[in-house]
Amino acid sequence: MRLGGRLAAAIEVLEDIETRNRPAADAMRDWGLSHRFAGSGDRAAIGNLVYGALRRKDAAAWLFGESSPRALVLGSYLLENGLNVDALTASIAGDSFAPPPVTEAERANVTSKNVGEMPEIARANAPDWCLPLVQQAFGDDWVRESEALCERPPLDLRVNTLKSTRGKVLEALETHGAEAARIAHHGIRIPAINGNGRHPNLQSTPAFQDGWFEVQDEGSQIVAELAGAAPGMQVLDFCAGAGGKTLACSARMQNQGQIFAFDADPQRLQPIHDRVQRAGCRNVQVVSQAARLAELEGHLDLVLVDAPCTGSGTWRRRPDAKWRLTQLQLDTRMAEQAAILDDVARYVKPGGTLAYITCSVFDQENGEQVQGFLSRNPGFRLADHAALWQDRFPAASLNKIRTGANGGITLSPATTGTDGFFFALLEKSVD
Ligand SMILES: C[S@@+](CC[C@H](N)C(=O)[O-])C[C@H]1O[C@@H](n2cnc3c(N)ncnc32)[C@H](O)[C@@H]1O
Repeated sequence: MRLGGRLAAAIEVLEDIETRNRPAADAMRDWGLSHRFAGSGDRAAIGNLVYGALRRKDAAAWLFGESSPRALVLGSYLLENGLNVDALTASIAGDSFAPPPVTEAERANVTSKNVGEMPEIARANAPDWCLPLVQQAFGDDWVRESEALCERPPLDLRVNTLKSTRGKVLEALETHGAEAARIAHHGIRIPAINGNGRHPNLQSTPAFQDGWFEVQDEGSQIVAELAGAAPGMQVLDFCAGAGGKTLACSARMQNQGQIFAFDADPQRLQPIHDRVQRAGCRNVQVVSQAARLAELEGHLDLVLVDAPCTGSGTWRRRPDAKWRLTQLQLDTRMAEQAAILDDVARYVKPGGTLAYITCSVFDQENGEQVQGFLSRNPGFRLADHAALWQDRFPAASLNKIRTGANGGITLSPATTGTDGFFFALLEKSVD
């Protein structure tokens, strides 16, 4: 397929996403099934066009003066590739699969715009109802932070120190442009892909099959390191899901001590069994029934709550999710977070810690949750997060992170170059 056909396909996929309000991955998969002639290069390029349009929906709509799928795909393509309408027109001319050429009205709209004067709201590319939340979270930096949440993400890996070293994995993945992560001690990064390509499928490499590394955003690795699981500890990962944090904790614990991996949804836990085996984790017990946790009450050194959240910190990777997010979903997640925090407090032993994590940047799900929990549970207090950061990541400047007014640490694409994450450590008093 040439550029014209790919643009037309991206418009078709975006129409499907918008009219049926469905996830981009599902629409892309269905398009692939009904266009089996399209090769992997075409699919990657079309995926990039679709995700690009979703990441910069408002900016593209501002450029074209309308928000049809065509305007969003062509507009975001122009924004990513230097705004040359003539070059675009020339490159799709004579391609019978291309969308209709840029009209005079469209051209007039685009050429009348000066990208340097794009309104802040269009640069932010976030749903209107979320703007106050983003502004509250980032203060004067809200536009820069929002723009960074629209960038293409890198591919991050966590080296599994139970089986390998960063040096060995870097060597094994040398041809893929792998480099050491800037902050996470065992992190490896393959930078974001520009243009048409996509990241390699590293899950098919012998190094992955042998359990040398996991795919995990660097922010997720950092919060797992901050939680501080150590050899010999008794740990509960209360929202374990597929086990990303469980595996990271197990490696930190060098297989000594015990991690109980629980999730309210047993289906979400399913992948953990294979992952634990591949990674060589021998101190993980998967618990799928809440009743079995009763005996742990008051005994755990560390309880990890990687809470269900809006995922607003992952908008780089799931730009479609940000447009589907609703106030009702935010309210539901906030109620769940408060209930989970209050519920797990009893598992922490006196002198133990509770680590609260979200992949959201909204203070309502982060610092405000922590403050609410502390007011309802006076036996807990907030750890000194600046000291914690210095202890775990002495080489990474403290200026890079946000320690919010309500306590805790927020990571973000603009500051730490990671997905957006929130972390708070709560210490339970000894009496
Ligand atoms: C952010 S995901 C966890 C991701 C996982 N920790 C990882 O690192 O791969 C949140 C998880 O919380 C689980 N969850 C939601 N409500 C829960 C509850 N009341 N109790 C325990 N787990 C819950 C969800 O099923 C989901 O798997």
